[in-house]
Amino acid sequence: MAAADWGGKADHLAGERATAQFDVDGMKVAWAGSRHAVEVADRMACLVASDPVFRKDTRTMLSRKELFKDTLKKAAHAWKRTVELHLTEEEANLLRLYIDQPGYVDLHWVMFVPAIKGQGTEEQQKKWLTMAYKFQIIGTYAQTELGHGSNVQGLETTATFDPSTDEFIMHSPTLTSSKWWPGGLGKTSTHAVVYARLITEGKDYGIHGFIMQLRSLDDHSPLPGITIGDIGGKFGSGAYNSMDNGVMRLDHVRIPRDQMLMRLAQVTREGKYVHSDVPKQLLYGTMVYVRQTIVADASRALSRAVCIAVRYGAIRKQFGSKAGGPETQVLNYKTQQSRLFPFLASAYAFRFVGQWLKWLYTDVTQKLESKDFSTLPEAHACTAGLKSVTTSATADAIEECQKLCGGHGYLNSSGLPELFAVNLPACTYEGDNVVLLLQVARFLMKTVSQVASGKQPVGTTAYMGNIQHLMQCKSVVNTVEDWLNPAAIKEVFEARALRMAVNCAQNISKAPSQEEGFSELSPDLVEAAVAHVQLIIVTKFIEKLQEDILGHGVKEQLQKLCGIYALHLIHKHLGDFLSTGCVTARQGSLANERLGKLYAQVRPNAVALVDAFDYTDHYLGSALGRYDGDVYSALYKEAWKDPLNETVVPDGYQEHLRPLLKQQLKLSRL
Ligand SMILES: CC/C=C\C/C=C\C/C=C\C/C=C\CC/C=C/C(=O)SCCNC(=O)CCNC(=O)[C@H](O)C(C)(C)COP(=O)(O)OP(=O)(O)OC[C@H]1O[C@@H](n2cnc3c(N)ncnc32)[C@H](O)[C@@H]1OP(=O)(O)O
Ligand SMILES: Cc1cc2nc3c(=O)[nH]c(=O)nc-3n(C[C@H](O)[C@H](O)[C@H](O)COP(=O)(O)OP(=O)(O)OC[C@H]3O[C@@H](n4cnc5c(N)ncnc54)[C@H](O)[C@@H]3O)c2cc1C
Repeated sequence: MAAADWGGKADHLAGERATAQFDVDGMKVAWAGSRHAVEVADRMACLVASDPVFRKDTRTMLSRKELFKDTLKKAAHAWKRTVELHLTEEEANLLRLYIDQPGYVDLHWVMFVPAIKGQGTEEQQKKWLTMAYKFQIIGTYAQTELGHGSNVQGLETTATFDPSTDEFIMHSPTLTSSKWWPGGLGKTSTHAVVYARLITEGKDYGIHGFIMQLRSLDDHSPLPGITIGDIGGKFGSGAYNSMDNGVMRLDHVRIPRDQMLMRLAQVTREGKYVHSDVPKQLLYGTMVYVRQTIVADASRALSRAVCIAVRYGAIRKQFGSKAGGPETQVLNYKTQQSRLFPFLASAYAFRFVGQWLKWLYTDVTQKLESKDFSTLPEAHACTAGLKSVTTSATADAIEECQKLCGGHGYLNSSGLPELFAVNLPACTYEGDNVVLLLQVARFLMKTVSQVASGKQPVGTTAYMGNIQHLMQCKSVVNTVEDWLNPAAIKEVFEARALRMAVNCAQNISKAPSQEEGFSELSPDLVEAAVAHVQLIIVTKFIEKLQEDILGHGVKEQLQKLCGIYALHLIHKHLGDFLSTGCVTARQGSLANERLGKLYAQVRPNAVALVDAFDYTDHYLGSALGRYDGDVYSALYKEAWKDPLNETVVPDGYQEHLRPLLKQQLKLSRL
């Protein structure tokens, strides 16, 4: 289907496609998760690509105001199509995804609705979700403030209960308590879940969620006591500037008591605070949910960048043989392959771990519903860690893909600058990546101490139970071929992760206090957390290969990609593997040798492996990544769309350029 909006013109990449050694359709199913997923994604991608309202080829040339209005238009049109076509929730989500323009609807569906679902009582859900599902109200998630983002317990907005009127008084006591960043808050949202310190009977009970109406449903003006606006332009052209991230100050705004989200805790009519018998961490449940979705977003963003760089690399030629033969496709340079193919492998690795994380999240949610909270810490650690590792790797990789495409990669028409600018903040939002890795480290330190006291760890830390073996084992790898063995790969990743965690735990125990030790060791703890998360990704990729995978050659290609993913990490983090004694220098160089062979095996399949992502040209939005590889015509055509080319002689010539040139000419004649 990726050729759907291509129109069957000459395929400059046909030769590349002919060398593929596997069934691309089968790979599409492996990537998407099922035949059904391929089919529905195709339908929605085509729907978007064929609708002129969803055009985005001139997006980076729009002013902020034009871009924002365009986002409102697209969102309204998407909703109209959703209703007209009776789209299911799955279809509507995909429609939004392929429109590919951040906007208020993301916050409404991804945060506002889940926050009410997770933290509201049944009665509250019935009331608010009924309106939210029909878009009678538009909601956002207003947690972060000017002064605090990571430290949620440090938020300053207050919600003081007034028993005389049965209301909460919502207030921003300081400049730093201004809400700052919530998407859609600036200009669009009519409602928000606002996080504030609950104060009743003179006592501060900490952060809780409250539903607030912000704007009139008649004329959209802010309600009395609410000052609200956009926080200003953000990194890059187009990109995240379509989103109206907002600032909001509250001046003693009153809301009814029943607008406190009361599933986790309640305030009675008399003002008494009552906490339910659920862990208070469930307050952070919306973040766990969203972090899980962000892993899937990361794999998608990375795969888009890789698709662009691989297709372009197959078209772009530089330098010929000394004998005057044809020029070389840049993708054939070993340096390009060693920079690019690990990203190709990572895209698949992140995709599969994202599918597993979705399963884990669903499983934990079901357990929570039956009051089993035992798996919550692991769900938090997995979502935080995977969100962190996948988004950091993705942002770095998109930037590198720009360089892999040379000068043309720096053009907006390559699609890469916007892709980078939109995905870079994923390293920060939903939890700064370092802050989240420290949460993972905290979980690991607890697990190490439990193992030391004889408790058997489960789930993603089960390997730590094998401590006797993993602390002293030596890798059995002796030849290049030995690095094809998944068990050998898994063992070195387990040993590295465990030894790094145990080293940290031992060093912390030497510090005057646990807290001081944790702080002093935090750079090492972050590295130990990364090692643990990389082990999870490698393990889930290996487990994926044990499933039934249909299609000629599909499993073989995935085995190669799994090998590349794992071995490039060994190469990149060789210092960790050597210093913990998990591999020897010789084994490290054997891994690198194996990696080189895998790159050569993947090369004839590279274009087909990115075709399997099944992206339309519309979604990819790149002159360099076009399905037909007709790169140069596309670049040439795109250039003429720039507003600077609307006139032959530029605006400003008469005022600034002509007088300068004339003056210089006059001077030269003197
Ligand atoms: C079209 C758009 C283009 C592309 C993208 C498309 C779609 C993208 C989809 C979504 C994204 C869309 C838009 C982005 C919108 C962004 C929104 C936001 O950013 S909202 C704000 C998010 N804010 C954060 O994430 C803040 C980070 N900080 C925290 O989470 C916590 O404060 C922190 C965990 C760091 C510290 O908590 P705190 O209570 O102060 O400390 P402590 O460390 O003592 O923890 C106590 C206790 O609780 C456990 N815990 C912490 N968090 C959780 C959790 N979430 N779940 C379960 N448990 C948790 C912690 O481990 C500790 O436990 P123990 O005491 O050790 O047992
Ligand atoms: C595009 C975008 C959209 C957003 N959308 C929303 C939204 O819809 N709703 C919402 O509520 N919020 C939103 N946010 C806010 C976002 O959640 C916060 O920016 C994020 O949680 C990070 O917090 P911070 O900005 O306070 O960073 P800070 O915590 O101030 O981080 C600054 C630096 O300090 C470091 N640091 C902080 N604490 C520690 C520590 N304990 N140990 C070591 N290092 C530390 C960090 O690593 C970072 O390098 C959005 C942000 C962005 C960029």
